[in-house]
Amino acid sequence: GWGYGADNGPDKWVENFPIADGPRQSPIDIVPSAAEYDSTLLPLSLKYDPATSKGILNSGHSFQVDFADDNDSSTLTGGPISGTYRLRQFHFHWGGSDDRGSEHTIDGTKFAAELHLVHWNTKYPSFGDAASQSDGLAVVGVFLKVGGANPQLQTVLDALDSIKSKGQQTTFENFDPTILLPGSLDYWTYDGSLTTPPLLESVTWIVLKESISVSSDQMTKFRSLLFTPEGADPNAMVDNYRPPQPLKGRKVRASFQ
Ligand SMILES: CC(C)NC[C@H](O)COc1ccc(S(N)(=O)=O)cc1
Ligand SMILES: [Zn+2]
Repeated sequence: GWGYGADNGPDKWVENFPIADGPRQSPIDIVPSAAEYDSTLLPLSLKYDPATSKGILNSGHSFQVDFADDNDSSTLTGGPISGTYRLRQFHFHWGGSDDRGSEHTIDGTKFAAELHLVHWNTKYPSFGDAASQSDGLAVVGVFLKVGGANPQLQTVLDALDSIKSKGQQTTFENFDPTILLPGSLDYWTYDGSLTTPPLLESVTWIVLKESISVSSDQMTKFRSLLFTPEGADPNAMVDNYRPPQPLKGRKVRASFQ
């Protein structure tokens, strides 16, 4: 199956997922000077109930914290979207060293990692359904910049020892992802896609301008995960990011001046 190696990585995905060369692929390089301030953009409203966090899973591509999405307890409203989107999961992308790892870049600058909070439009019956609709998903992206240690992140990283291999999962309850967000919710937004197969062009991207911190030691913790299942030859889970894709005429709007 697809992955991030030389034989199954981002340059090969188009063979099984031709949409990889589509008109609204993600991630992109964000050029702040080319983004247009849009005064009609609303502030982001993220309202998460910690009781909805369920478990943490090594998916074999990243690790994710899954949320109960059978009601409107954890939602995204406002921002560039209409209606209500429910939080489904959050996950990360990171590099084999601190100089790379994010999917979006800013003026070509890569960050050490990137957090994605994945939400789906409740006008559709389920995440799976929404994922195939042009306005089905909204993902909030947050850059992780190497600097001081991040205590809020540490609670997530402490759970990684129990999900080292692909397919392993454990409970992860009473976690409020709001604590992972930076002080400012200023953002850039554009129409894009999932950054992994099936690369569906169903995502309204909302990338925060302000990063959160992560220490180099904490980055080492991310890199202790494995792409491989227990018992297989171990392959470190690193460089699980897709590089920026062509903008193809899309506009990037800014919520701030
Ligand atoms: C098509 C549906 C049913 N399955 C999708 C699968 O769970 C993967 O979902 C996702 C969800 C989010 C992202 S990202 N990196 O763009 O935030 C990528 C894949
Ligand atoms: Zn992602």
